Amino acid sequence: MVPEAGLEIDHVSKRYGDVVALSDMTFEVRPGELFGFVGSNGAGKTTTMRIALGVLEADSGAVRWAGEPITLSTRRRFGYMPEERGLYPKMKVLDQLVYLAKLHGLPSNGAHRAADDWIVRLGLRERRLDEVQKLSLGNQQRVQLAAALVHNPEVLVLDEPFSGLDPVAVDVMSQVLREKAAEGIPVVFSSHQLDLVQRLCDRVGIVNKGSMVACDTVDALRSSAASELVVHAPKAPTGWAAGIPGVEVVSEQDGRTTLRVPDDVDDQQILQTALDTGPVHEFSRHRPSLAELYRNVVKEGQ
Ligand SMILES: Nc1ncnc2c1ncn2[C@@H]1O[C@H](COP(=O)(O)OP(=O)(O)OP(=O)(O)O)[C@@H](O)[C@H]1O
Repeated sequence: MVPEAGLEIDHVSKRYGDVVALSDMTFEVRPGELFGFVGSNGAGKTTTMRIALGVLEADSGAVRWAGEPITLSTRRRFGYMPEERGLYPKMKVLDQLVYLAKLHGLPSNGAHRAADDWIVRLGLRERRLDEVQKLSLGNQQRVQLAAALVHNPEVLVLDEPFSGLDPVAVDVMSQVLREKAAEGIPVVFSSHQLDLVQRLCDRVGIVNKGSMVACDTVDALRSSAASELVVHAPKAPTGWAAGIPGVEVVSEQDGRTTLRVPDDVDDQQILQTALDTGPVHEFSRHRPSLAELYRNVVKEGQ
């Protein structure tokens, strides 16, 4: 049965000496949700994930799963892919996965079956008897994902699972994460690949300086931002749009101007102003991408 409450990070704060790593970090990853955790280097993503897994202790706040505080035995049912990758370099891929599955409580035959299944699924069949240290980095990462999944976890927490993967491995990883979410488990992963996060995730949390600054579906985040207008008016003099009330000039190059336009500004007025300078070859509105939104949010917070 899928629980109603997911993985809750509730007002968590953490300092390392004078460094404030997390300040009142709060969000929930719901059962069945694929949640993207994004933020600059040092924003606090790894710290949050380590606290969720109990690898690190928070100074204050709470972490809950299915409405209950997390204990050692709950954590055994989590799947975790740590940033520093935690495999035994001299162990063979198959032995490693069987060992980890047993460590999480699977009986011997179940552990073998699960290890074999994930080896095949993640394209590691040829490598199953190789030592982990002899694999390429991308293949080590596939093993790391298998290690997070081999005990059939109830929650998945993955720290930058896509970094260093080739496009085929990115597709396999994306598919696996989608499937896991579709099975009803909460899946949270951090990434700097914002186009991927935008494509894949049900909801996204943007972290800045240890706090959650925006958290919603990509569509909701994009539609809450002012839209942009691209105007291609090759004869328009530089600065032609500077005086239009309420409009911000984002960029202007080779007759192509990008304007940030609040929804209540009349774009026909802008079109007329552009036409007054000569022909207009393009006049189109678009919502900012997640990457653009992210840059705005981070810039505002500086
Ligand atoms: N062991 C530590 N000792 C001291 N400071 C630390 C330690 N670990 C992290 N920090 C600091 O805590 C803050 C948050 O770091 P964290 O690793 O959580 O960020 P992140 O969002 O995961 O970054 P990245 O995208 O670079 O992996 C940073 O200022 C970092 O320098």
